[in-house]
Amino acid sequence: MSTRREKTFKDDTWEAETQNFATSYENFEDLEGSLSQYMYKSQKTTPDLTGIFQGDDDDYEEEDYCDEQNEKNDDNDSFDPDKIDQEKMSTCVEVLKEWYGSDRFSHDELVMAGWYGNYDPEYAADWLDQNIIVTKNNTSSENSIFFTNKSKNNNQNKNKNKSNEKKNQNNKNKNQNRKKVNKNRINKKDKKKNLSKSPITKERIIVTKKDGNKSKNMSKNQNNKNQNNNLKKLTNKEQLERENIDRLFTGNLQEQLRQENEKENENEKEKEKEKEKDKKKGKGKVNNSQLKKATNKKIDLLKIEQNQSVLSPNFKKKMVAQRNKKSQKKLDLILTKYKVDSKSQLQKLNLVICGHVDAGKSTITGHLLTQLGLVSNKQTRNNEKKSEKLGKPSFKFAWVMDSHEEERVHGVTIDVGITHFETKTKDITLLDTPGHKDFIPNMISGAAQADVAILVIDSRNNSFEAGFKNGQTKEHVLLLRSLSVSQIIVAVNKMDYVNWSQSRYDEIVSILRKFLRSSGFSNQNYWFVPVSGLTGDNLYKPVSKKVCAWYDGKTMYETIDNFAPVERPIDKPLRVSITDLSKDQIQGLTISGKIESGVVMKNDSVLVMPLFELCKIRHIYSRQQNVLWAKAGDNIEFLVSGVDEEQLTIGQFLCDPTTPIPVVQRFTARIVTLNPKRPITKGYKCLCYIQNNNEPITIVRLLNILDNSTGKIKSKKPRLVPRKTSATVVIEPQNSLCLENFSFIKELARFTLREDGITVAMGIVKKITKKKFVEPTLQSNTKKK
Ligand SMILES: Nc1nc2c(ncn2[C@@H]2O[C@H](COP(=O)(O)OP(=O)(O)OP(=O)(O)O)[C@@H](O)[C@H]2O)c(=O)[nH]1
Repeated sequence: MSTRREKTFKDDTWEAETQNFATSYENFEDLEGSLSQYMYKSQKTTPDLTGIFQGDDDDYEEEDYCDEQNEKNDDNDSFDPDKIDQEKMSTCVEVLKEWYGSDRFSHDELVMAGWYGNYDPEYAADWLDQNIIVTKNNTSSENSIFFTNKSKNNNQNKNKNKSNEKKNQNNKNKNQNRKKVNKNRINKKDKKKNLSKSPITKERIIVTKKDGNKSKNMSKNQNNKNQNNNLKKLTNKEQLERENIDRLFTGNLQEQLRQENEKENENEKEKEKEKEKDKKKGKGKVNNSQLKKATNKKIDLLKIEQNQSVLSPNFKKKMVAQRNKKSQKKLDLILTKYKVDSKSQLQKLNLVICGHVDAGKSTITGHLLTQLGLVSNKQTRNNEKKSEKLGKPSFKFAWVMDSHEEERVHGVTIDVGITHFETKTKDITLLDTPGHKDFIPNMISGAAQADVAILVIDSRNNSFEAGFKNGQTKEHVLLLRSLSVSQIIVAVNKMDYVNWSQSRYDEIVSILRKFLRSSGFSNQNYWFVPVSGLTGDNLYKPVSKKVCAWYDGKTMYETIDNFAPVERPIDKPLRVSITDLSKDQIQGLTISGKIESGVVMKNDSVLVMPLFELCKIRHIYSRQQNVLWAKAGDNIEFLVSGVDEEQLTIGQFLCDPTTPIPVVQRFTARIVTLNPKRPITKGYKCLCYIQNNNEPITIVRLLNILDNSTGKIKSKKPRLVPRKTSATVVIEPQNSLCLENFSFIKELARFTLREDGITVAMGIVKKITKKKFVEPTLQSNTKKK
């Protein structure tokens, strides 16, 4: 057992059960919290990292190996690029050449057909728009390939009119994509109703940044029809794959192809006119040369698609070359900027304010901003008058943040409000989140953008207890931890209500201290401050000795200034998590998001995942200022072009096109269970929250249970995972999830599992075992490297 843990829990009087959990969770923190410790761990030089996520890597590998072996057996008929048989693919290409003659299709086209032929024979036929199916001969030799005429196949009806389908592919895809678009978008009116849906349906995220000049919130109605669509998609994986492949082919060139289509349509109209004229003249016959031209044009179109799509090797080479040139430029810029920053500029921090409903989050924020002189007298007077008129005078400060009519009438925050202020050493972006449990997805979305947090506690008798036992206090702390927030200020609010009672303050502090520790916050990373949001005491100005004689610590403002700077993974590939979308008639499409890792520059081409579509960054805005580049940790807005806005949703990622984020269909994870209502067994379904995305998942395999105190494997292949227990499990998202391995980008590898509005487990991604659409050329490039 580590000295550190003994020291931490020696004096603990927390119940025995919680203590075990706490022990495991602290180790969870050990692994998560410090990269250097993680490095030590891999060198196996530190004795500190005994426990759940440490020491058992050998066992893990063994388990994982078994897991992979099992998966191999399971996945015989599903696509995995790792399993593509190159030999079979080239045989396939040769046979296709023979079949069609070497002039008819380019080598690249045949390679693509061969590649898809490995996956699903029908795709090869579709790709070449031919009436054949390339398929494996399972009955005779394993490696043989044969072709059958589609008309003889059982799928005859399903596949007829393929050529027509291909012709209308763009329009069809557009419609399919449109159906998908609404997944994450919801009508504001439906918010409350939708949030308490079945656990295997995606929760909706309703996020609108309340600052900035957003002209139109793009969130649209997400109705039950889409949920049904999702379920249908689950049962028909093949269909989903097909849709995605279709989209893959057309996606990033949508605009270009649309233009081509328009031209084609115009040409067709002209041709029809000509035909009519010809008919009138008595000709009426189809001109052979016209037909030939049309066919050639179609083949040309396919070539354009292929050569410029994200799949094309040429495209890939171009992107890599571009990146190499730019990376040096970026690096120089960053270094220069960092040098300047460290001398003269404030450290940027994203601060989320959260806590149980009505704890006083918006009041604290509004009053602090007022004290800092960031709210005009006119606005203050307006809020005073209007809140009095509505019979809610105590909400005058909360209204600085709660600007929507709906929020003001009901007295609750719904959307994430964003504001900025500066302390002596920090440049703070503050995100005010809702406390009501129905709006947890919004809270998560706000917290996902944050580096540090303020947890607001209502100190009134029974209010604190209600928030802690059955409310959102614990829930928020756990979510913050799983979203990489490692420093937290606990603002013990409404102290005016309890007459600044020291005993009440101490009581709250002692309970919360234990809970924070057990949730993975280390001693030096949490602080307590007594405040009153209403009177403004101890927010910016210290509380007077007349009001509170016993407190002589820092104010909330000073404690914020005291936050330690946060390390940013700027050297990792670009990952931007999309938090909001808006469209302006003049400017165009704007994507808001937090850069999780890497650096982005104006005019960069980035890949939207899991769409596999490219878009161009026209402008980067940081707090309405046009900037040339931005780095990990920045909350920014991009003005983009080249991507169909209808396909974008909150929760998607913008990435470096040369090393995109994996779109994962199965992964192995280490989880720590909390208090699930029912035991976690094989087949357990719930929602997985990762960044500001959520997806229904199934736990498909329970690999082992880990001992909470030693971290060693306690039992293999358990039948269930009990409460407050650590385990290794295999998870399958209903569709797919964009995530990373914990060892690569930890910010994108932490997740929470939730069911019926409560967090049932938290975890980290240990290994990605099944990805979607890994390009073969990318694979071979990686291998060469
Ligand atoms: N007496 C007293 N009342 C307070 C204090 N802070 C907030 N309140 C009151 O608590 C009520 C809720 O305050 P809000 O700021 O809206 O609470 P919130 O946490 O932002 O609420 P949600 O975001 O909806 O969860 C309002 O009536 C406030 O006036 C305080 O320090 N003392």
